Amino acid sequence: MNERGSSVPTVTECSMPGAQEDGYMLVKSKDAETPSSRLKAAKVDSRPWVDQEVQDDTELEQREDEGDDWVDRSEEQDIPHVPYSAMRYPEETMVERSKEFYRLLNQRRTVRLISPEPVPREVIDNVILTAGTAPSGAHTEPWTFVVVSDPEMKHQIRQIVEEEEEVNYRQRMGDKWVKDLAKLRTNWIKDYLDVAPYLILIFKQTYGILPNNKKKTHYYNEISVSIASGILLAALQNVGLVTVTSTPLNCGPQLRLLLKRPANEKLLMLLPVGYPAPDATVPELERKPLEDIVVHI
Ligand SMILES: NC(=O)C1=CN([C@@H]2O[C@H](COP(=O)(O)OP(=O)(O)OC[C@H]3O[C@@H](n4cnc5c(N)ncnc54)[C@H](OP(=O)(O)O)[C@@H]3O)[C@@H](O)[C@H]2O)C=CC1
Ligand SMILES: Cc1cc2nc3c(=O)[nH]c(=O)nc-3n(C[C@H](O)[C@H](O)[C@H](O)COP(=O)(O)O)c2cc1C
Ligand SMILES: N[C@@H](Cc1ccc(O)c(Br)c1)C(=O)O
Repeated sequence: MNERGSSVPTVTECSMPGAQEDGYMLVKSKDAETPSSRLKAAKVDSRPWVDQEVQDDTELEQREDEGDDWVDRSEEQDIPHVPYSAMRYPEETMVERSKEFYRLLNQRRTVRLISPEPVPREVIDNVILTAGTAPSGAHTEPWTFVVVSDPEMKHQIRQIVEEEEEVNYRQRMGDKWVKDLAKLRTNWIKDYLDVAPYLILIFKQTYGILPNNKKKTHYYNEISVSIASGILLAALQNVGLVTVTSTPLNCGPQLRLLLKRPANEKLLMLLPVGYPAPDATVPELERKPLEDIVVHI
């Protein structure tokens, strides 16, 4: 049993399209039907208009744990609503700005060879502030950005990640996974975890903890933190820094403990951040054209 009372997870090949990282998922060895799955089924039946792929399961997942320790939202105070005004540009300016922003973000690449050159701390603070402007379910802001610059701590993170990634590449994930990734020429050796001046570990808070120790539901927390992460990537690109959007499989719990993060936080991604190394290369990938990604109705 882990801290949340879950059973030990095991890796299972998953044939559901898009289900989990790389087509595999970590599943908990528990009975097929649990009180939560029964509750979920009942809820889903009573809300047939909700697409099961995108419905917010946040509260359903938490029902097992329901009790006096959850805050009642109606206890929250009303807040004033204030006028809002946005910048309004002439249409030509809008077109130009939209092109300019696309040009900037189209240059973003995942760069796995990062320079050790120092980066001002203020820049990192500002990109994180920018990420924190993301929308979030019920404005719960369910994110924690852990910034690691201490060389010893970076090295300990590297050791955890390399140990797990070696198992992923050698046995856990199997041939298809390794073949699908081959074009990226990645392996379990992660020099960037020592070399990059900063590692930003992005945690999703699966629920909140109020000063009175009551728990607060964090609706759509994974989607909210993923949006914030995307904004962070754009903010890094805006200042000429690079990163690797990395999801080190099976490292979350160990890294959480190493970084002394509480049990309500789960690692979403790990971003090494810095300038690109002068000899960095990237795979020559192509992006889908507009007609392949848009449908106008
Ligand atoms: N594998 C996946 O499906 C996805 C992975 N990622 C990212 O990929 C990386 C690896 O993720 P993943 O493969 O899930 O491995 P992790 O290393 O994050 O988690 C492994 C297992 O530990 C559990 N766990 C994680 N955090 C906690 C916690 N705070 N308390 C209790 N149990 C916990 C997870 O449970 P549980 O099953 O409840 O999550 C999972 O079963 C991470 O950066 C993750 O964010 C992102 C999206 C999906
Ligand atoms: C959700 C997600 C998970 C990823 N996980 C990893 C990872 O674990 N390791 C890695 O080296 N790159 C990872 N990447 C980066 C992708 O390999 C990269 O985005 C892709 O090859 C396209 O290249 P580009 O980012 O240069 O456009 C991940 C990207 C995303 C969006
Ligand atoms: N996490 C491994 C494998 C990996 C690599 C690239 C990816 O886009 C994805 Br998804 C996974 C690694 O970092 O090597």
